[in-house]
Amino acid sequence: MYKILVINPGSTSTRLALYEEGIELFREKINHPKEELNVYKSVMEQCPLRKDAVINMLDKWKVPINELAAVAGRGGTLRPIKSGTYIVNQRMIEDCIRGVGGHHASNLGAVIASEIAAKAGIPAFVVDPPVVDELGELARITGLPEIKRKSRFHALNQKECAKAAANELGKSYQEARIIVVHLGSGISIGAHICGQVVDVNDCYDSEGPIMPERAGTLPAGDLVKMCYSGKFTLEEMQKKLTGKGGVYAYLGTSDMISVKGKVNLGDKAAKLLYDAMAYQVSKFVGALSTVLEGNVDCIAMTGGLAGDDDFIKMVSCRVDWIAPVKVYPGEMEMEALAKGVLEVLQGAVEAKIYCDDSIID
Ligand SMILES: Nc1ncnc2c1ncn2[C@@H]1O[C@H](COP(=O)(O)OP(=O)(O)O)[C@@H](O)[C@H]1O
Ligand SMILES: CCCC(=O)OP(=O)(O)O
Repeated sequence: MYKILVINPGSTSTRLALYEEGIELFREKINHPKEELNVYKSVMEQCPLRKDAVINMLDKWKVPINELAAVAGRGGTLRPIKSGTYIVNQRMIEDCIRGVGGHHASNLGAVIASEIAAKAGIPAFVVDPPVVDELGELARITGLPEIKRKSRFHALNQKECAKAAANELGKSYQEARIIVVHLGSGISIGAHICGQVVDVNDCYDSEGPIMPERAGTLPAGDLVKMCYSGKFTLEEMQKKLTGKGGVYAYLGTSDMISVKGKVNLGDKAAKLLYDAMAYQVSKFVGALSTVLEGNVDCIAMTGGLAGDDDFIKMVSCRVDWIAPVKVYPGEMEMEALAKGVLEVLQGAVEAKIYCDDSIID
């Protein structure tokens, strides 16, 4: 009986779960308010805080680490790689710590998983990290040869959600054509064609619609002028794009539940932003419908904000002429992580190695 501990550090929370042979025994979400995290200069400095939270939770669940068969971590913003389950190795840890693909909270997933696994003498894995790269050749091109588009998105949840949607449609993921919209702290919108995410906005480095804590795509000329205005450092500009951009920059919060509360109380600024976000999400879905040449089986909406029926209605009204809309509020990341690792432990799938051969140039 394989017991798998799943660790999923997000921008504002650490989600934990324990699975035995695919059955979820425990699940808990530890929230980290912005004030608690803002005292750390970098994401990696949050490691002891989040690791202690994991150890305390195992104590609360009364699960000794020697009962575990493996630890699964969500992570991280590594170098671009193919989809799959990867064993956490030293190179991966170093890339997470250095933040080669950005300093996202998911980098802590691989690091904490490996520290706990090392203590128990068991392996640690990551599954479909946010740098899964299946972009088509055309999707990589920008108008400047020095800049190539990147694939950084909610790969784990997007794929699990697309599989669930395909299943409902009576198709396999490998034969389905689906647009997945992940509505979280970051918003990613991906075109899934026959099991490959051939185009998606790089939601980490602020490509896409306005997001709860990221700016999304900006007019490039004005952005360049702002960078050279002398008013901001590189770090300040980066924070403006990712972390303190989007809804946070306007309203001082990235919590869409509280934004919705303001909208309901008649706050005009909150309403404008809320409507603009729905408008822009719809626009990106429309753009991806052309990538699928109009042949779209369904549009699947997921993530925390997919729990807001009014928001979903606003987007659906604009996009349901493209294909039927299916809604999967929250995330399926915990079960996807456990499933990916169980397949490896049972010998059904071989774990991939993070190395030069698996990294996509
Ligand atoms: N039921 C809900 N209704 C509206 N917004 C929600 C709901 N649940 C979560 N959110 C919002 O979704 C965002 C977080 O997305 P989520 O996918 O839960 O986490 P993260 O991307 O941080 O891992 C926050 O802005 C949160 O306020
Ligand atoms: C790095 C891409 C994945 C992402 O943005 O996740 P969150 O929305 O959880 O921050």
